[in-house]
Amino acid sequence: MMPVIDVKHLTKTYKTYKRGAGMGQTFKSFFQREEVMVHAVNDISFAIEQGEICGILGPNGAGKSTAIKMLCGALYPTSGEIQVLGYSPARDRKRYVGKIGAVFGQKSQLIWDIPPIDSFNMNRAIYGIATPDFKSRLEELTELLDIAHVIEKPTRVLSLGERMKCEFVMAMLHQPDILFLDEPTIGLDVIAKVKIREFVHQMNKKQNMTCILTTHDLEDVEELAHRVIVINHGEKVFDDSLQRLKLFLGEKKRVSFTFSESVQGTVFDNAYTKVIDRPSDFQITLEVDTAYISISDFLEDISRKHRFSDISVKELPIQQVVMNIYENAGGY
Ligand SMILES: Nc1ncnc2c1ncn2[C@@H]1O[C@H](COP(=O)(O)OP(=O)(O)OP(=O)(O)O)[C@@H](O)[C@H]1O
Repeated sequence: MMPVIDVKHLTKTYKTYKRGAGMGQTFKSFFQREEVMVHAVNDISFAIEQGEICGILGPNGAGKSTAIKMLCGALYPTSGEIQVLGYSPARDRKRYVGKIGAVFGQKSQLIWDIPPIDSFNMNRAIYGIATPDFKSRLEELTELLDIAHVIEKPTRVLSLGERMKCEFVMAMLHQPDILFLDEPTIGLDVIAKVKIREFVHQMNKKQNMTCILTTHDLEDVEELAHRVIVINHGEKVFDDSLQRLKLFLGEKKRVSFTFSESVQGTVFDNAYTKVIDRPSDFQITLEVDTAYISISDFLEDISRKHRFSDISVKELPIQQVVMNIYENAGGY
């Protein structure tokens, strides 16, 4: 089977100019500008089959947005090749945009001062969607996302969660084959995140829609992606299944406690826990290997020894994930 997305040796280098600090340097830079090359994406290759949901992970500045912008056709690559559904995204942009949908968490496609329904109608005209198709599709999408009651209010009064759901409707009305998502759940509460993930799942199942997703949120990946590509400093450092990523991660979680009593002098390090941070005698953050002890047994163990007033359990931060992948690079 031909992949729907085929990327070969993709590279994007931005040219910027260095500016010195202070007035004198700024003045000087008017006449003598020092060029700086930023290798945002550096020789990345991958292929994606129809119906795959692929998460692109990486720390800040890794090159995720640059890669997804090139895949959407919004940026020309410096070198390398991209074929999506047989199109070259930037070159064939006019024909290509009808085949894809995009939701960028940091950038709205909706027009601020008018209700989403008017923006949806605009897309109906742009993509030439027949009115009956548009109506039934709109009904289906708004029902799935539970936003039928908000689409006639001006966009600017909507909550972030409501607006993001409308962004998804906007991106999906013309039934794209591929959906590109750049940080789609950023800033959303848990309920909105779950709803949006469910929605992507349903679209993927029902229409065999392919989805590429960049995120900092490991939960997005855990809930959605079959496959994960990790990039760091513009280079691909991991490309495999979510199961393999979990092997690299280990079964580790970060647990932070605020104790009701001082735990000064107590030793927390042992075979399955490592102290990550100890900002005061009352607070501690531990990394717990849940392959050795379940979170519930661990919490029971701690609560038997110390009283605590607050606790949070989190996945490892993405920087740590990337580091673990580097440390295990030989095994990959
Ligand atoms: N228009 C631009 N001109 C110059 N440099 C840029 C431009 N856009 C991005 N960069 C640089 O390219 C690198 C990759 O940026 P990019 O936005 O693709 O990263 P990212 O992985 O999406 O990061 P984040 O998670 O913080 O959004 C960064 O060093 C960034 O500063």
